[in-house]
Amino acid sequence: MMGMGFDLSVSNLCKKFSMGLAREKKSVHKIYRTKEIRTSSTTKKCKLPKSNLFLEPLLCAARVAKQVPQQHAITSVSLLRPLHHLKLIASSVIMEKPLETVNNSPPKEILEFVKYQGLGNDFLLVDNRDSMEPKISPQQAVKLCNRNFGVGADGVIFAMPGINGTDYSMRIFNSDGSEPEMCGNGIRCMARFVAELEDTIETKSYTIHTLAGLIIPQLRADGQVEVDMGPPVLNAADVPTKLLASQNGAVVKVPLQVEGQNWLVTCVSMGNPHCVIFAKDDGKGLEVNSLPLERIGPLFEHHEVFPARTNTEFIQVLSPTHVRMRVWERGAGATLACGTGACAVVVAGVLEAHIEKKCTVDLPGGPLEIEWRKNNHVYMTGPAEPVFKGKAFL
Ligand SMILES: N[C@@H](CCC[C@H](N)C(=O)O)C(=O)O
Repeated sequence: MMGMGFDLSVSNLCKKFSMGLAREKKSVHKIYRTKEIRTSSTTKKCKLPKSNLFLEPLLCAARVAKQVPQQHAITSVSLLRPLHHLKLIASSVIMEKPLETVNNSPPKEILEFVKYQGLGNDFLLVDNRDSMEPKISPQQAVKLCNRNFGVGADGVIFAMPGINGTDYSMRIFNSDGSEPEMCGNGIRCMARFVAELEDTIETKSYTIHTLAGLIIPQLRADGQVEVDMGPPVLNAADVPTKLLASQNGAVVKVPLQVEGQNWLVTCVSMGNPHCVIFAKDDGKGLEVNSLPLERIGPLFEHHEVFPARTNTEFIQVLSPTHVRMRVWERGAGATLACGTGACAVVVAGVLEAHIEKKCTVDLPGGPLEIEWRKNNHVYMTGPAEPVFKGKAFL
């Protein structure tokens, strides 16, 4: 059984505290004394400090916490006069206390993480800078990624020491526990995460070693992250796919039968495998919003022609510089965005002569700007945002 704890951030807590005080300003001088503090096994009468209540809410909360034994979780704080914001502080104290002692259960391991999202593709970022071994196992990642029994995420990303002269290494587990070579949205999140760990606000770039090779994200002044995603891999055996090549070793617009229909697929690896589809063999463009993704996605992912499984992108061309995409990700299912997928789509779209080399890819979670440049590298630009910090039982 796994439990969760979420920290309110210090600034949020202070904001909420001051809002509470503003509402109750008149009574603020009369509410210093608590009636009782209930813990999981005791009820204790105690006082709150008279001073600092306004200026140092966290200190005040810590003092409340100190008045009960460490091993007990505070379950409620009741006051002589009701004070809404103090309850908030008390509940944050519960989260600050050792979570493993709640309900007298034996101590459990705790994982600290920061949740990030890039266009709704969400990840738990783990500070793994002290080891080349991921702090959790693939099985634990599966539990944490579960949206009902865990925190909820499309994957867990580990920020690790760099190798071969790089600043950092990145590894990632999908929500099914499998390990992909690369993750486009994830590496933007990773760049923001390590900048936060380093406490830097510079618009700097990082060299990051991944299982797909060197990737270079650059933090921009406007908050977006531009990533040099490296060159696409087109040779069929390297993608990998068993489909027969149709164009200089590459699989371009090759029919693949799924559910009794022939889909025209182009296979591209951005370190991880992608199968990109603009049309069925009737030649008509796709209406991506009406596709039964949950039904057909797994049929492509596990198709025998993809020995390492595949990510699959379904594309509707809106103009030569603008496409709409829906994705079924290997190991994660239907996600709101896929960065490596968007890069593969632009490469496939150029090979199939649908679009130009610089293109906006609209995903359910928002747009990504992709450019396949003259140096044969693909560049991706998009957002990455922190959502919350947390601690989870493993
Ligand atoms: N969402 C990611 C891709 C994550 C890995 C993928 N599921 C795979 O197994 O290859 C992205 O933004 O690129």
